[in-house]
Amino acid sequence: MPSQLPEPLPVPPEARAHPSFRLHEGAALWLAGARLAVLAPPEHPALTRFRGEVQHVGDHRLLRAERRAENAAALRALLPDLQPRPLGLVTSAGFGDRLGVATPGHVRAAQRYGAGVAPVFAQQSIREMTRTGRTPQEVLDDATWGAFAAGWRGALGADADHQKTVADLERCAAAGFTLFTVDPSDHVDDSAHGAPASDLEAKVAALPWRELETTRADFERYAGRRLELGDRELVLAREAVLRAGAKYARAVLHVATLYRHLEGKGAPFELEVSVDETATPTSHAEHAVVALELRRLGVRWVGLAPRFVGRFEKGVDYRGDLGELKADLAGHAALARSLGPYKLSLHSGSDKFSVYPLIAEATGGMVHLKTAGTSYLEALRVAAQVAPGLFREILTLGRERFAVDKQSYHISAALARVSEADTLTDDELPRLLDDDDARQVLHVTFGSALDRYRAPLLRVLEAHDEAYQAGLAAHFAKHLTPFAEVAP
Ligand SMILES: O=C(O)[C@@H](O)[C@@H](O)[C@H](O)C(=O)CO
Repeated sequence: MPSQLPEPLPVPPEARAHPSFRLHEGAALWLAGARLAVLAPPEHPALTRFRGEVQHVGDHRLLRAERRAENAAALRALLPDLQPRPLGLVTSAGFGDRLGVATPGHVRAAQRYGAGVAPVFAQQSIREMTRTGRTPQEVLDDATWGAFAAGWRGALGADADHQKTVADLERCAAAGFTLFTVDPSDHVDDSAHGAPASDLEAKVAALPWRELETTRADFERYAGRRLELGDRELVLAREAVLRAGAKYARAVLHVATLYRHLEGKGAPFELEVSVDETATPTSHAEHAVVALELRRLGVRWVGLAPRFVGRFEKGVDYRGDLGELKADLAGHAALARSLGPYKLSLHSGSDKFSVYPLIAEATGGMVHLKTAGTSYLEALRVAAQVAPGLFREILTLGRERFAVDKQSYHISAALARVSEADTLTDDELPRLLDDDDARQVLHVTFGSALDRYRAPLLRVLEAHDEAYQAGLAAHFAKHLTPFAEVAP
């Protein structure tokens, strides 16, 4: 009998060498320049999934498809490992990418330094999407192309970050996000933080008890409750309970409303709750009451981002007393283990190098690290090195826009401490990316910068793709290693 073996695919050697190259059910797929290439026998179903041009290569067909939304969706449908999925309680890290070209560098970092850390390559807050003018679909698709291009084969998540409204949830769910970080901070009453007992009574009396599906009397039964938290116990004093109710009850209600909306959609998803962007720290008693109340309302969540003590400012290391933070983290981690379990989520997690060993140890790996702006700053580092003219313009614009653009961010940079672009030589420019004040000015003015300079910046990054990827990988080595060490 003659052999029935299928003819070998005539794959060009440079395609086989590309990190994206893979064989899937008798078809070869890889990224050829900016386009997806699919090489297969003529009747292969993969050829009909994508929109593109088909040419004959001997007895085979070669399809070249543009990086468009419909082709990204088809790629995810063909290669299920590229589909975002709920990641559960595994150690995880978010790699927000404001430009849409950082994922290959993130993949390199995750492959080299992130053993046991599940990546979330598509992660963007509504604030960032608004400022960059990107849609949830563009964010998700850019991450899909980037993960494919760099040859990522493991599980991945997609985080619709800082969700505040049902309309936001709808847009992100339609795009295929699977992790929803609900941010109820607009409903947190920070004035309860230092309020005297009499004010707390009044605030609690005014809460919408009917909507909260409980009564004040039932809520007050938390007073005196003793929580066994493994290595410690926490007794909820009446005043702490009232303060927690006054400060967070409306926020809890908002989370429950958004959670129920997601649940009603019937698709798999997971929830994170973030109250990190508030003015005052979340005490352990407040954390406990929030978790108990969420649970009472039927909410299920995989991560919580309390507002920890000290300052977690964008783009720089932690500011505050590390001993105090260590004790704070230990208490929050004990609560997360006992009242969930769920992960502690470290927002504004970029560049918090002194915090990583502390939170990794406190949580034993039940932790999510969330980063975003630092990858934009690494892009600007490349620009500072190879395109000084463009970088100067971005810095000048950043200095002009800082006062307005910093609003809604918790940062303490002083513009007076940031040099004007034309006072620096070309060689001095990259050093601004190691200066805390300059980092924060550049970090929060990304929307203005991209409005005006997105195209030239993307051209620089395309021309220096290897430098950007290598810079990201080296930078994220320092972010991921402490977590990989504790990941179960
Ligand atoms: O800048 C933003 O809007 C977001 O990237 C962040 O707030 C995000 O949640 C984060 O904490 C990234 O470090």
